[in-house]
Amino acid sequence: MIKAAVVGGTGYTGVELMRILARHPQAELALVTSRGDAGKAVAEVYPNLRGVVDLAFQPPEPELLAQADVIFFATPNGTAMQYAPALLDRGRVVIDLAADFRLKDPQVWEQWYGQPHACPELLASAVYGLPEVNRSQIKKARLIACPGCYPTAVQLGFLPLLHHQLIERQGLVADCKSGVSGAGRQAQVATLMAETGEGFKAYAVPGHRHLPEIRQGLQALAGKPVALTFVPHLAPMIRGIHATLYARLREEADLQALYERHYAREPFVEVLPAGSHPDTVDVRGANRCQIAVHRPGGGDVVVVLAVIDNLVKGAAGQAVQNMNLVFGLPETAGLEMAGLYP
Ligand SMILES: NC(=O)C1=CN([C@@H]2O[C@H](COP(=O)(O)OP(=O)(O)OC[C@H]3O[C@@H](n4cnc5c(N)ncnc54)[C@H](OP(=O)(O)O)[C@@H]3O)[C@@H](O)[C@H]2O)C=CC1
Ligand SMILES: CC(=O)N[C@@H](CCC(=O)OP(=O)(O)O)C(=O)O
Repeated sequence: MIKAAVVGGTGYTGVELMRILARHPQAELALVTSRGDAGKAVAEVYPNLRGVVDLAFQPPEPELLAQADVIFFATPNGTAMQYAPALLDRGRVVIDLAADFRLKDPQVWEQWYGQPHACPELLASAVYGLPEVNRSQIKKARLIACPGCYPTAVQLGFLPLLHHQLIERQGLVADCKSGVSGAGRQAQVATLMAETGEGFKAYAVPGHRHLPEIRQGLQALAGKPVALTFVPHLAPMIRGIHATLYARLREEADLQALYERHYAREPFVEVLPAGSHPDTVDVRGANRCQIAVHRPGGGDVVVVLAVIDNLVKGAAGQAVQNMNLVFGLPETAGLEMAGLYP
C-alpha cells in the first residue's frame, strides 16, 4: 500500500482528497494535517467521514510528512514550495494542488503571486499534472504541479482544436463560471451566501492569475504563441466549472468526430453526443470532464462547452489520477465513483 499524507486536510480540496484516498484500493491515508484543528478527530470536523477516516489532524511537521511515500499539498499558494525540497531529497513524491510549480518562469510566478519563488531550481523538473497532455512525463515525475480548476476545463476544451491546428491562435476566448467552493473554505465576506446566493458576476477581468497558466499550457499545445481572453465569473452554485470557449476555424473539419476520436481512450473525458449542452450538475463529485462541440449556424466560429467539478477533476481527483500514474497503478484506481445528482 502506498502511504499518503494530506497537508491542509481541513480545506475543501483536502476533504475531497480524504474522501477519495480512504476508498483507494492501493493507497492508505496515513496522515492529515491542520494547524488550526491539530488534535481534533477528522470525524469531529467532518462528520461525513465518520467510520471512513479514523485519524486525528496533526500539525504539518516535516518529519511526520517524510514518513509518507506521497505528500499532497492542499494548501494556499506559496506553502508547498517551503516543504518540497527536503521531501524530494528524501525520495518522496510531492503533489501540489496549488500553483507553486505550475509556471515555468519564476519571474512570471512572482509577478502573479506576489512573492519570490522559494525554490526556482525545482521548476524545470516539476511536471504539469494534466494527464491528457503529459501522461508519459507524469509517470517519471517526483514533483507534480496539479493544474488549476479553470485551466483544466479550458485546456481540455481547446486541446483537440489546437493539437490539429484547426483554429486561429489569435482571438481565443474562454468565458468561464465557477462555483463558490473554488474560493476555498476560509471565511470571507465575498463568498457569504447572502453575497453570492442570488447574484452572478464576472471578476478579475483585467487579469486573473490563471491567465498565464492557461496561456503557457495552450502555447505548449499549439507549439506557437496564442492570444487568449479569459473572463471568470462567480456563479450561485457550490461546485462546478462551466467553460464556454470560442475560436475561429481555419479549415473545414468534422469537429464531432475529431473530439470523439481525440478523447476515445481517455477514462475521464467524455465527449457528449452532437447538439448536447453539458451541465455542471452531471459531474458533481466525479473525476470527469464532459465536453460538447458546436458550430452555431454552421459558421466558422467553434463553441466548445466543458464542465468539471472544480474540487474533483479540477483538484483532488486529478491529483489522485497523477498519483496513480507516478506509482504505476491503474489510472482509474479509486476514481471510478459516479457523480452525485442533483
Ligand atoms: N477550491 C478549489 O476549487 C481549488 C483549489 N485549488 C488549490 O488548492 C489549494 C487548496 O484549496 P482549498 O482546499 O480550496 O483551500 P482551503 O482554504 O479550503 O484550505 C486550505 C488548507 O490549508 C491549510 N493551510 C493553510 N495555510 C497553511 C500553511 N501555511 N501550512 C500548512 N497548511 C496550511 C488549512 O488548514 P490550517 O490553516 O488549519 O493548517 C486548510 O486545511 C489552494 O492552493 C487552491 O488554490 C486548486 C484547484 C481547485
Ligand atoms: C471562485 C474562485 O474564487 N475561484 C478561485 C480559483 C480557484 C482556485 O482555487 O485557484 P487554483 O486553481 O489556482 O488553485 C479564484 O478565482 O481565485
